[in-house]
Amino acid sequence: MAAVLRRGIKFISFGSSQVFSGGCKHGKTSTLSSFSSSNRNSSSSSKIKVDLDSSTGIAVMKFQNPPVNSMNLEFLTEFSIGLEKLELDKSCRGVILTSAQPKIFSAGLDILDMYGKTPEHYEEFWRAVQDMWLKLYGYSKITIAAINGSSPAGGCLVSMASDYRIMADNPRYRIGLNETQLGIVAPFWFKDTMVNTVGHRTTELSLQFGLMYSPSDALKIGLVDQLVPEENILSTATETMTKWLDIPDHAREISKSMLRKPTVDRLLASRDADIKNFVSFIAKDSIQKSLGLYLTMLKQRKV
Ligand SMILES: CCCCCCC/C=C/C(=O)SCCNC(=O)CCNC(=O)[C@H](O)C(C)(C)COP(=O)(O)OP(=O)(O)OC[C@H]1O[C@@H](n2cnc3c(N)ncnc32)[C@H](O)[C@@H]1OP(=O)(O)O
Repeated sequence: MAAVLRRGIKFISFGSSQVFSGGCKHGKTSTLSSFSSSNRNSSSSSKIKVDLDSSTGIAVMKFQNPPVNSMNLEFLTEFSIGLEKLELDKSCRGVILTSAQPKIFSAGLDILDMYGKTPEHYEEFWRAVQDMWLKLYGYSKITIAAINGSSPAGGCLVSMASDYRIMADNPRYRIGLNETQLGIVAPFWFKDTMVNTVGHRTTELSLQFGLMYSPSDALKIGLVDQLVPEENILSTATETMTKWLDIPDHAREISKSMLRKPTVDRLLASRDADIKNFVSFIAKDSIQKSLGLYLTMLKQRKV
């Protein structure tokens, strides 16, 4: 990564994959107002809008943290609470995750929460990242990621933690775990999530190179399940959810838990050690320097 930063290279090719180079700017999106009618129930926290149709059992969670839906402490907390509320709501059977921001699903964890902060802040932040993943990966209800834009690092984690991934077929978008490009290391549970999604060998290459995939390459390696024209992404996610809803909940839930619980349990058994590891790693001078350099490059539009 250091070499990449020094050279200021925008793309690194690996096979047909590349690390991502962004290019566009985003304006602010206004918070959507709440409404309710007989079957629809909407709520809007500041960073996530939730719209539950109790006649179908389908909820849509829309990320609205401009400009790029980076996951800061507040976003992560609202996300976990929103998921928890829907899990407890008997009228909800499945959740679609998508973005209100044009061209970006999520830019991943907010780098500013990992840069120049106190150990106490890092600890609180990392616990919130863990909480979010534990809730989503072990979620009892159906989750479908409608990936309507780029989805690096933490954004890719959220997508992989969902049951099914539909991505907008726009060749400008990228998805992947690019942590090594920032000089940081995806923790074991990010790695486990990817291994469970695309297999060991693909993960070996993806993680070490920090590869970002175009939608068609992501489909080839099984990182996403389906590509659709951008304008059809929500309707396709809703149709797909309807098919998943045909399966009896208890049978699907037990099957999901059987496959995912061992991975969830691994983190549950070592949460404190994982936090300690994160705090001591992220606070290192060399890591802070790498992140500082990456932030500068982001601001200069060189990433
Ligand atoms: C044991 C230790 C374990 C450590 C593990 C840590 C695991 C980490 C996981 C992560 O998720 S790290 C985050 C990785 N994310 C990225 O690398 C994405 C970087 N961003 C981009 O590539 C692009 O911004 C984009 C998302 C593709 C969007 O491109 P676009 O051209 O549309 O917008 P930009 O002009 O680049 O960005 C606008 C604005 O937003 C700021 N920003 C972008 N991403 C982040 C981020 N992740 N965190 C904080 N801020 C971000 C960017 O700097 C711009 O700011 P301004 O210049 O407008 O102030």
